[in-house]
Amino acid sequence: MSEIQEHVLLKVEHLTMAFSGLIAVDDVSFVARKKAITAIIGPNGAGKTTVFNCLTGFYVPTSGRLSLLHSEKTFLLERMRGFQIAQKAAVARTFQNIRLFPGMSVLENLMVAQHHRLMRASGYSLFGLLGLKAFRQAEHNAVELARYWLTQIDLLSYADVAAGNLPYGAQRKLEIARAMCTQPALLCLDEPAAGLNPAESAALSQLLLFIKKEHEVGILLIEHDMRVVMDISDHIVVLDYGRKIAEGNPQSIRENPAVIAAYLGEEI
Ligand SMILES: Nc1ncnc2c1ncn2[C@@H]1O[C@H](COP(=O)(O)OP(=O)(O)OP(=O)(O)O)[C@@H](O)[C@H]1O
Repeated sequence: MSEIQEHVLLKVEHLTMAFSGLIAVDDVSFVARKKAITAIIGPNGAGKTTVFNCLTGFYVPTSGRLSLLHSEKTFLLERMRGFQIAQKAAVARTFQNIRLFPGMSVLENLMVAQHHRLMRASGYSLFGLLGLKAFRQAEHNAVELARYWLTQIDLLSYADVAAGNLPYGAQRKLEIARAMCTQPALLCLDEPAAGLNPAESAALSQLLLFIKKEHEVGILLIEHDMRVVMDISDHIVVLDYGRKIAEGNPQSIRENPAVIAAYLGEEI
C-alpha cells in the first residue's frame, strides 16, 4: 500500500443525493485523510450539509459509495443506519445550530456522549451498573476523558454550570469537546465558526489544529469563514450547485478561477 493510500480515512465515490426533482449533490468524489483537515466549501445551497447528512446516516444517498477505513476495517456508510455510523464506524458530528442539552451541566453533556461505552462496560445489566469493577473503571475513565477535554477548551472551572448558561462561543467549543468524547475516527463539523467573533474563531482554529496534531482523527469541516478555512485546511473541496468544481490546497483554491466565479468574484 502506498504512503498516500495508507492515510486515506474516508473515500467518497460518485455521491449523488436527489430530492424528487432537485439534485442536491451530483456525482461528488473526494477523499479525506487521517490527521488532516479537509474542508468542504461552497456558496449557500451548494450541497455541503447534504454531504454530511449522507455521511452520518440522516439521508440514504441516491447513489454512490462512502467508505470509512480505520481499525483495519472498511465501513460502508451508505449501508449503515445513523446510530451504527456513530457507534460502530466512529463518526461524530456537530451541527450548524447548537444541539447541546442546555439544562444539563457542562460535565454531564460530556458524560452523556460516553453513554454507549459505559453501558457496554456494564454488560447492559443492572448488576453491572451497581457493582461491576469494569463499569466503575469505565466510569472513572469517562470522567477523566471529560476533564481532559474541558481542560483543552478552558472550561474545566465551568464543569457544573448548565451548558445553556455558557456564552455562545463556549457552547460551540463544548460541542466539539462532546464530539471528541465519543473518540471518533472522523469528526464532521458543520460551520463551527458561525457566530464567533474574530478572537473566538482564532481560538477555534487553534483547537482544531491541536486535535489534528494530538489525536488519531480526520476532520471534515464545512465552514463559511474563509480565514479559518484557509488557515487550517490541508485540503479543500469546493461545491457549487451540488457539483465539485475544484479541490486542492488553500493556495490553489484561492487562485482557482472557477472558485472565484462561484463566489461572484469575492475575495476568498
Ligand atoms: N431534505 C431536503 N429536501 C429537499 N431539498 C433539500 C433537502 N435538504 C437539502 N435540500 C436542498 O438541497 C440543496 C443543498 O442544500 P444544503 O443544505 O446541502 O446546502 P449547503 O451547501 O449546506 O448550504 P448552506 O451553506 O446554506 O448551509 C438546497 O437547494 C436545499 O434546499
